[in-house]
Amino acid sequence: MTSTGPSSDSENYDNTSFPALKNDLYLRAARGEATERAPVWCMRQAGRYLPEFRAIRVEHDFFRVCRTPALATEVTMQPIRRYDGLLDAAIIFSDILVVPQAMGLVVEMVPGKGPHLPDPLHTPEDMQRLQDLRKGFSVDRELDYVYKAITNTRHALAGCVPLLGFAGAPWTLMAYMVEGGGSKTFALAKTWLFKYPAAAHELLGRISAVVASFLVGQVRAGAQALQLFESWAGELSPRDFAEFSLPYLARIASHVKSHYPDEPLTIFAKGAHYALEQLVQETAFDVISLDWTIEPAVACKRVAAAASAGATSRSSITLQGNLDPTLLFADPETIRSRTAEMCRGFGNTPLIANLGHGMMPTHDPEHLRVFLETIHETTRAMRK
Ligand SMILES: Cc1c2[nH]c(c1CCC(=O)O)Cc1[nH]c(c(CCC(=O)O)c1C)Cc1[nH]c(c(CCC(=O)O)c1C)Cc1[nH]c(c(C)c1CCC(=O)O)C2
Repeated sequence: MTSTGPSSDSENYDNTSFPALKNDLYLRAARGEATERAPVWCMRQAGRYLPEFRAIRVEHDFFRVCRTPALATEVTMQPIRRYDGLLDAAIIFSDILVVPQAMGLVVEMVPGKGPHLPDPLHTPEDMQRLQDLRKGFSVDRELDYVYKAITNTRHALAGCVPLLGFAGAPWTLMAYMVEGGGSKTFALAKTWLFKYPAAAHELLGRISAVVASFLVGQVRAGAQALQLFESWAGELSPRDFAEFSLPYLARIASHVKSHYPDEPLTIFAKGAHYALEQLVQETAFDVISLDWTIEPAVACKRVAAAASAGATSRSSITLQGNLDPTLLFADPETIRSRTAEMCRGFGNTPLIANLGHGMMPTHDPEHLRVFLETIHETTRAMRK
């Protein structure tokens, strides 16, 4: 039998040549270019609300799926296939917690409860347990399985939409590494910030170096744009965001841009719309992803003012978001009207339509379809 190149069921790790991209709406919008309609994708678009995802999870442990390129590719492709032509980007199936794992911590995914780290960092001395880049720790070796999943998925997508890579941002990862899982108050992680600030900065710096190198590796493997998730930004006061999050976000973005100046970068700092101006003026992100706690029109105004007033005046900023995901529990009529209202709120600002946070396990896949169709129709009509 002769091999005729990549097919959906054969794995292909050649990152030197990929199929030509047929839908570049996402990439153009991320660069601030005018598009005939807004591109759309959703955080957690591959996940438990899809029966085809749950079927895979019955057979395979969560991190097994992440570590097996053929399975990660299959799960990444599921929403692309189901919503044929409605989604404008795929996001590689993985998790932000693969970084703490690579750094040496055990992370389990407990069904119904979420991530659990049985032996988190209790005191600054525990940092000695972490893998150290200065002592031979290789990000590329430890996370090569993610790169393989990305390369393989790029081939499987056959250019139908771009593939996004991602990572967790330092403060969010530190919070999991210290809390040992999710938290209501973040008392343990914040104790580090306020009781051991020097150690906290050391930890944030070490995580940043790993994340920066991991993101560069994802681009090398074939990721066409990247998103950084600072999911717990809203737990910090503006003052503490400026000290413990923003500098690391800025450092990571400039590191990636120093390797790949044209790679579109998105920051999702959930709950931190107080920091919109700083994100525009003090970091190199191209796209700012918003949660639903800010009105689109207000965000557009503030971002435009910050972009033209900044020391490093930039030509444009693209916004991403921001429908409250729980609106997908409403009836289709309400989803349609509130989604259209959201689109109108963004006006002429370059937009990548999305939810303000991820899909939830109890969402109805058909309600997501209503959201996607409404984005297509409304933004196309707005731009005529
Ligand atoms: C904080 C965070 C995590 N992971 C992630 C974040 C940042 C985004 C956010 O703020 O939600 C990011 C993430 N996690 C997952 C993806 C895959 C790509 C996609 O968006 O489709 C992405 C981008 C898969 C996943 N990651 C997880 C699931 C569900 C777990 C399962 O299948 O059993 C999926 C599909 C598990 C996970 N992983 C994490 C949590 C808190 C949970 C449990 C939450 C839950 O149960 O819904 C950590």
